[in-house]
Amino acid sequence: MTNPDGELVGVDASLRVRAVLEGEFVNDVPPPVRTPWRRQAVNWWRCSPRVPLWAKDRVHAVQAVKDLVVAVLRSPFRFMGAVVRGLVVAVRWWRSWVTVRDYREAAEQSEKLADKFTDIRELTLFRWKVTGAIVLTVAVVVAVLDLVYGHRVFWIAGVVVAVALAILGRRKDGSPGRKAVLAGPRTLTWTMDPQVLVDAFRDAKLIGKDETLRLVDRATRRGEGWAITVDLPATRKAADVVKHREALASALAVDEIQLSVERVRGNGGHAGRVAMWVADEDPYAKPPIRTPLLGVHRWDAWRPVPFGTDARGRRIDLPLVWTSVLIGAIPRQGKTMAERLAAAGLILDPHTRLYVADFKNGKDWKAAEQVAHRFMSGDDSEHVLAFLDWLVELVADVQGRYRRMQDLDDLTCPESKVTPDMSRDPSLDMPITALVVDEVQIPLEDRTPVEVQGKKLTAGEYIGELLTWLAKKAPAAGVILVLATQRPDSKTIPSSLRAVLGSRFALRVMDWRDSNIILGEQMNTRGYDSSRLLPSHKGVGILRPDGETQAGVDVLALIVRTFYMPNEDWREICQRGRALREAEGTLTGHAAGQTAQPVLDHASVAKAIGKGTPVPADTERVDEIALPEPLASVADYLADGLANDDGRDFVPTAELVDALGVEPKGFGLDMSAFGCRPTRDRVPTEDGMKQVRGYAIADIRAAIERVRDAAVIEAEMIDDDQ
Ligand SMILES: Nc1ncnc2c1ncn2[C@@H]1O[C@H](COP(=O)(O)OP(=O)(O)OP(=O)(O)O)[C@@H](O)[C@H]1O
Repeated sequence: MTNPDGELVGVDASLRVRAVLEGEFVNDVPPPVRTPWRRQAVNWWRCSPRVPLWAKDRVHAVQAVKDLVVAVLRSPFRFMGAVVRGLVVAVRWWRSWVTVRDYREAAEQSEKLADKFTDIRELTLFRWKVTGAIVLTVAVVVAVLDLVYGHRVFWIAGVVVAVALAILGRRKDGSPGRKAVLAGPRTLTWTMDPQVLVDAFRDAKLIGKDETLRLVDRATRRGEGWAITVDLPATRKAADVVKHREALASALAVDEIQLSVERVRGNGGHAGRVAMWVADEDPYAKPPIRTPLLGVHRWDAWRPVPFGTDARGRRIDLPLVWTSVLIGAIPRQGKTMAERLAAAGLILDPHTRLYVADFKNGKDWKAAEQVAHRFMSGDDSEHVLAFLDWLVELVADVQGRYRRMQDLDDLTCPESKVTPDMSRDPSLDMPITALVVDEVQIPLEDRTPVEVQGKKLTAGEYIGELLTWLAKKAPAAGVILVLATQRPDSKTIPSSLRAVLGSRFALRVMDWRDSNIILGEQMNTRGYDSSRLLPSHKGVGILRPDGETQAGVDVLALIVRTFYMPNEDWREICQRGRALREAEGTLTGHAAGQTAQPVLDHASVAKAIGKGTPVPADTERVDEIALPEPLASVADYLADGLANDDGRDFVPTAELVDALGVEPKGFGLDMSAFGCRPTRDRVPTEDGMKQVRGYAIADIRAAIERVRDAAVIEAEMIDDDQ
């Protein structure tokens, strides 16, 4: 209901709205909302550079209180120090006054000391007298006051003199006093005195003589060390400080392993803002930490896997899905441990399929046999060729996945990438699949000849090409490569393969070149060189992650100490992985006891990676190579004996000469030319056992192999020349 003015009546006044007259302009934009003054004040308080940091947040407030307590506790000692310094300064001043040093020096300089000697002596005498008179007067006055007012006069006089001396002897820029030749330890003095930090930056040539730093965040206790954030002078770059970390560590008198320097990026940072953290002691000298995976029942392969801790003790997780990992180091530095950590997270996800190839042929990977879809341990040619088949199988699998993704709707598969739901859907058959290879240099260096599209190449070369293709194409389809190598040189790991391996972890290597091969070009010039890590720091390496870690999304690389996972923990994790797979019904392949080998479509795989059908140089193919005489006739005659180890290991020369119808002397010379020298052995005859001359079957077999290998290599060289 409205009154004649158009206002609502009988309604709460707060809800009353004035009626809108016809043709009246109505502004739809709501009136600006006024921020309450209280919030304004809080915002101002938080953002104002005038309000000290300790009044803004708890961490800094706690640190300020700690600093205050320390300052109060140290104050008596500092006061005493200042008094002693003041006394020294006062005595020095008095000595120079009483000996008229300035006058004497001026006379000396103008070579008129002899003329002025009498004046100087008189003045000295006079000043001694003045000194004596003052001392006497002061003594008399104090004695009289003492008689009148009691002993407190002594105390008051003492305190006044001490305060005066302390003021005189206080530390300040340009304060008088000698500088110690051997100054005390520099370590941590910078936390109390920012000037020491500025000097360290100057000494390390990170800032100029006339430049200074600006404190962003005062020194605060973080973990087991001190953290501080500073701004460099304009035009100086934080990246240079990261690069010259070692010089700064020297200037701060700490081992460089104790000093962590990061550029602060993003909103709160800029190109000249540096966050430093200095550990109290070597952060890697402590006992290693066991992997947190032991405490979990299962893991999700899509979550980054707990990998290790950085110097500050922050846990660093390694993202694995959609990337590939290369781990490199010289022997016994913790490569296998690091690789097993990455694999452990995947093992604890029952929807993950694992291919484990252990070319180290040790027991480190044995436990993975119970969960792996494919597993092998060995370093012979047969293992390398079987590995080649795995790669062909994986390439075909990846191709199949991409083909099937084309038919999926956008809801299930929004991009040409496997999603968590897709990877867990058994009907799609696209589980996260990890190919874990230890000592990958062994298959990559293998020289077993294979033929691909009519072209002969070594198994190692073909494996390199297949791995490169997989590293490029497979991660998005959910197939991950985790490769570890003991020989990170450019010949072993082709640069085309390295270029597509997203995450790198370099434990200690011999020199910066090897470090760059693992971490990437120029990484040593950016301050990341794993050859500088200490041999005693097992499991410590430089991680260059592909994706975000706890250290931040923009961190290029960081030093990480991997978690410790001895064999017993590893076995425990593999057993859990098996139990999980059994429960989910995802146990397949080798682990499930299925021995069926994959049906390989070599032709289409070779076509996909730009090659033809690979044909392993098996016995049949090698047999096709024509042997020279008389080796060919010997091989024909001994055909069965050579192929099968049927118990005969010696053939008499007389038997061969008879059977082949050759001249004995010439036959002996020809066989020697192939490296087959006659020996003596006992053979059964009609007259019993008799010692005769002849050839060991093993020697003949070796000679045939040598000739065939030489023929294959020659063919390769001709191919290469073409
Ligand atoms: N994070 C770690 N903390 C403490 N010790 C570790 C760590 N990682 C590895 N180690 C120790 O380092 C040694 C070598 O480890 P590992 O076998 O993993 O090295 P590797 O580089 O694979 O050796 P190889 O080249 O012989 O295969 C082992 O004795 C292991 O206990």
